[in-house]
Amino acid sequence: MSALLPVADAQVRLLALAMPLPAETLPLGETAGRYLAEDCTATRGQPAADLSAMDGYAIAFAGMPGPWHVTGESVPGTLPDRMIARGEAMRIFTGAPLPAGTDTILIQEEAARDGDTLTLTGEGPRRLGQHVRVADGDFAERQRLVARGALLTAARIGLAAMGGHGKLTVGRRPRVALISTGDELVPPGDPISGVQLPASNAIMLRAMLEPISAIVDDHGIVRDDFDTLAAAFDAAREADIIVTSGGASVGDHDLVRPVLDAIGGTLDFWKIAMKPGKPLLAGKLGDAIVLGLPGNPVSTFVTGTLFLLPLVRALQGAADPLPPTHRVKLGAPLPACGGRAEYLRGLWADGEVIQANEQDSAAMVSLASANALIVRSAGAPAAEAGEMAEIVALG
Ligand SMILES: Nc1nc2c(c(=O)[nH]1)N[C@H]1C(S)=C(S)[C@@H](COP(=O)(O)OP(=O)(O)OC[C@H]3O[C@@H](n4cnc5c(N)ncnc54)[C@H](O)[C@@H]3O)O[C@H]1N2
Ligand code: MOO
Repeated sequence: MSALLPVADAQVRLLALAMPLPAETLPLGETAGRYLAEDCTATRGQPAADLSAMDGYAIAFAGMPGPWHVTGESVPGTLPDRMIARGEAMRIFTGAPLPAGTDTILIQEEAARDGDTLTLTGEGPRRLGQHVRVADGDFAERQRLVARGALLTAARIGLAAMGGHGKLTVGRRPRVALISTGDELVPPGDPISGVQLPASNAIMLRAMLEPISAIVDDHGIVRDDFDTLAAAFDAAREADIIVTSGGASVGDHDLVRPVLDAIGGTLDFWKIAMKPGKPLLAGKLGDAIVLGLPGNPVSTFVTGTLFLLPLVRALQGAADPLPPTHRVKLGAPLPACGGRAEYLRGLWADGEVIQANEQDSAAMVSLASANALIVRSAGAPAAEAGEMAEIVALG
């Protein structure tokens, strides 16, 4: 048997196939979940001037404890047109610019006003600059706000808007073609008889891929027939990634590898030291990256999480395409790990993780209730409850 490739090596090799796709410039409102193709730099400073953080009166701290003569008012969006002299204060509202001659805000709850005369009633500001948001205090013009390769989260999109942007340049959405192989498969929900099986992998993969911006094209179920699978590959050639499920192993009906070879594709690697997911293969067909996922649904899910989703992110220009891992405490012991790294379905709550009772590669009930994969390195010794373990959180 040929040596199995360690997971991390296989991930490196797969991501090495992924040249980021061309970038596109989109209105800010369409960029959620995309990856920045170039640094986003502030075209303005924020705040643009010293602004009040409270409703009250702009004063010079040196004039404490007053009283003051109130002259004019400052509202958000307009620079006050007058200076404040000694002994004067200006009425001011949250977000409004401080007039020249002032440096501190006296909040209105701590002051009393009688006509134009303002007196201190409470403690008042304790320091110069209190309740003032200073110019450029959040960020300065030309400051980098979001780095190239970063995921555009809601907060980062808000920041880009604040930085003066109405559009951002992001990596294009990868087109992913899905091919399900297997004579036993029936489309989900269709009438089914005997030992036929609902084809659950493609619909599951779509649900994994669309939230990370992939454009999914499901090419349906392909019989375990050489020419039919070759034709399906051919029809999917325009995709950025062609994903097959099933037919990746060594059985007589496992045709993905021989078909890929026969139609001029190249194989980069096959068989990974992992459980589930051993028969995973990767290669190229023209410009498309081919990822052959094992047919067992849990194997499809786990290899999808560790290989397909990172590939989709990498094609979009993600700086960190791999799923993040966390270290958490084991709530129960784990047996020693064999020669393949294991990805155990885990139940993670209150800072502790335990493995699900059922770990068979075809068992979907335990996958559906798992919220983590517990990562066990090949050859790891048995672990006690209370030891730390690495997990991949599942969304
Ligand atoms: N002699 C060996 N047999 C197997 C090996 C091996 O090394 N030597 N590897 C096993 C491992 S590990 C896995 S994983 C499976 C995966 O094999 P394939 O990728 O060739 O998958 P299939 O044989 O086509 O299907 C496996 C299983 O999954 C069901 N399936 C297939 N497609 C779907 C789908 N779209 N939706 C739901 N379920 C699907 C299929 O009916 C089979 O039950 O091979 C082992 N065998
Ligand atoms: O390694 Mo296979 O993916 O167990 O079922």
